[in-house]
Amino acid sequence: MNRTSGDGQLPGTVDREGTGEADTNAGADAGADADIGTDAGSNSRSPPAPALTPSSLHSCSRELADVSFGAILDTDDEARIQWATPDGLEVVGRGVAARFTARGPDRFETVRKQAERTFAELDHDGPTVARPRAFGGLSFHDSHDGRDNRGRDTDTASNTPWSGFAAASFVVPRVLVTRCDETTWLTAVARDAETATERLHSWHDRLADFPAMRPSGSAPGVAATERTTSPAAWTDQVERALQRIETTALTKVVLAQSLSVSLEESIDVPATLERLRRQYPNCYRFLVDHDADASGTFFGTPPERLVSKRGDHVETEALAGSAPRGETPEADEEFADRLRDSEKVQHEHGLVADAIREQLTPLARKLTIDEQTVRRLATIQHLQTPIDATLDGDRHVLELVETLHPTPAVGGMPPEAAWETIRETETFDRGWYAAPIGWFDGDGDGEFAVGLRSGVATDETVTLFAGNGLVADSDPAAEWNEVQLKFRPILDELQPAGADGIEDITGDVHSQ
Ligand SMILES: C=C(O[C@@H]1C=C(C(=O)O)C=C[C@H]1O)C(=O)O
Repeated sequence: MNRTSGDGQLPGTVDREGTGEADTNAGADAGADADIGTDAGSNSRSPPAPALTPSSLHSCSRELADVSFGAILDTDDEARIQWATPDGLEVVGRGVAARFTARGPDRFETVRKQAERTFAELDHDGPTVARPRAFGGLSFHDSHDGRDNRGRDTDTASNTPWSGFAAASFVVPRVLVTRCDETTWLTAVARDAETATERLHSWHDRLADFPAMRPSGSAPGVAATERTTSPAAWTDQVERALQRIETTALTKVVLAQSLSVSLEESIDVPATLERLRRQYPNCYRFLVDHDADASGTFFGTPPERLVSKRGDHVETEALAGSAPRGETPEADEEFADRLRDSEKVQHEHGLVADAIREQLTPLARKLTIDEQTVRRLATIQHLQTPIDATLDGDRHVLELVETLHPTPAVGGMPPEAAWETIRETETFDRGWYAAPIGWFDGDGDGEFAVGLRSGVATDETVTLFAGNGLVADSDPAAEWNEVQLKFRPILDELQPAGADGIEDITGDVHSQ
């Protein structure tokens, strides 16, 4: 939907092995986890990048005794990523063997082309599950360039936590540890086979001293919270959006808020994610901290799959319509019934499912829309419709990501009008919130979640993001309360059990 603005049509940057020589084939290997490349793509006035010639990427794997992923993320090596799916794949990565960055509306295609060149020369010695993958994400808006969504420079904008986040940024880590089906693999990636083998052995020796388990710690405690959007401002924003719904072609728009949390102690993001795993075992978990320029670590536990692609098989879903969990099974079922029976929620949900069907139909030779269900998470429940497709030909997962992002579950309908409403209404920078986050490989397969139930962490702050879909008849107070439910997954993990929660629009405090 977001094709209108943004000055950047520029190709981005490929940097292999972290030499810092963007847009060139990197020279000699700079040693394990040396400095990470610069992001030339972030300068809108830089000339187009020169044509790239392919360079090789070598990787090798060996099986590993189980090791704490948190401990691997804890070392002071450069660049770290974590990715875990509800169906059991878990990966952590350190260092940068190759980096792909881009900006502007063409960033999906630019990254894909950079990656195709690099992966074309990939030589992997190991099982498929442990193959090198590129991990990262993209900004929600096409125009993201280190400015906030109102076009102000980040220097003058009020505290965007997204400074230094590129509009698209992916890395193939130098070292990957992959757990799947109770087997753990170590993979090393380098520009030549000899370096990859050396790296594999040295990390294998290093990891032998790592613990198999690491304490998941305790909540850092919340000292203070600050909102981007007061209840009064929210009511005003919702009413203006409803007016657009009444008087223009807009039928749905998702408005969001951010909540900046000052902590009592430093946050340990991997430990926080580990605690979140216990509460939200059927959600994704991710952590992206791969750019030295970025002002924080983006992490979260999204429930929503944007798309997964393996060969010609594609899975996605419509996830929209939210209600709290009940205190008793009966109350819980009552909330679920209200979701199922509400004409407004069904309309809101139906817009999402219809849009996904329309977007995928031209790319698919078969499309199956499964039966609608209620997806129950620890603190919230949603209407969910699983959607499967068989592709009509060979496509890269980034093509599907570009087609689907943003679904009306996080943007709205029609896409252009929703995007404009979001830009003109929200007073904070969405950055990578509600945008695609995930991985792809050399075959163009991959999986992306929607970057929800997420936040950006620095040492003693976390900025959280949450939104809700508005349609005709939406009530500002009810929408406010649903947004607050979506802050809860991470907020609950930041404060000790029993601490006071956050106020709803009526001034009531929900205990966490
Ligand atoms: C926008 C968010 O969630 C999305 C919006 C939903 C809704 O409007 O009911 C439900 C699930 C998500 O697709 C969020 O978590 O911030």
